[in-house]
Amino acid sequence: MLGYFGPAGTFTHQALRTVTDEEALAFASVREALDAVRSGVVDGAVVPIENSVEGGVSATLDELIAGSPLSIRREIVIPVEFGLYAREGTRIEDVRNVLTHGHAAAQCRNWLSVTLPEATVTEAGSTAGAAAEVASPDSRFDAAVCARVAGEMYGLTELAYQIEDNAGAVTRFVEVGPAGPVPPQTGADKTTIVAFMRQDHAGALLEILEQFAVRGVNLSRIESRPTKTALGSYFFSIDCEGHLHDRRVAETLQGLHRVCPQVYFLGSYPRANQRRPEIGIGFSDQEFDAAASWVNSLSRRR
Ligand SMILES: O=C(O)C(=O)C[C@]1(C(=O)O)C=C[C@@H](O)C=C1
Repeated sequence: MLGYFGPAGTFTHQALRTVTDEEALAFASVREALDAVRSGVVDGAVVPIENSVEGGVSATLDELIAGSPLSIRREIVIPVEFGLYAREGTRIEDVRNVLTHGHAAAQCRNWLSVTLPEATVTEAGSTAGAAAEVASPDSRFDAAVCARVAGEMYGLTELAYQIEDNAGAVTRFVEVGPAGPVPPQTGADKTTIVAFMRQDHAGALLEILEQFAVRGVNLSRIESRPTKTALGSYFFSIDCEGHLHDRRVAETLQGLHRVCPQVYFLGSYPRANQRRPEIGIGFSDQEFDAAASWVNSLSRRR
């Protein structure tokens, strides 16, 4: 069975529903969902990783490397639209206390400050959790910012819809399982890596980036996160185009292993948009093989 960042009605739940109708287990946080994968309570879990407006989901970036090895086996990208939902009878002009997930609040920041300048916005564990709380008759919160499905699921009234500041926003989710065999190449794959930076060393970030650049591997996301050990100590969470079984990606990993104190391979998996990378001249598997054979032939010379 799969787990997901819940409760029912989160965007994560919607993402999960695009890939399976089977019963799934809701967890109140990303950490609990990933812990359940690690302890074998569920076979895998869907969690949010990146939003086109707000960027990376820190809880996921950190938790992916915070225990026994995990592996991303699928990515799911869905559009995110938000509404304002309240108990029946509440008028929009009476809303003073709004509850929602931090990422949702950030995506509706301007709308909230213009439409409800007097309102206080409080962070909830999730958008659907906020809707469930607001649905309770004795809740001190007047309204939740959440998905329309969550508003409907918890019996709330829609006071406004499409309140996001950036139309067309999307969130990317990943299905994570225990580390295991890498799924086969599709030709349109992505690989997720975490690389720790060498400390107090000029050009440490450049050293990481050049491993990709000199092998023609395109990055689709790079984010720094503190290692939580000291000020100035960071790791980089990176998505790149290609699969572990592509020579250019495998050699990039070798290069990272040489220059970084710690590298995590978090999986190669099919890209949601099925886009194939452009492989520049000199970076195909055949060209890597031909180059390796040439070097080997030099050693065999008499
Ligand atoms: O709270 C939810 O509904 C979630 O699934 C989490 C989450 C996120 O972490 O970014 C997912 C999509 C939206 O961008 C807002 C919130």
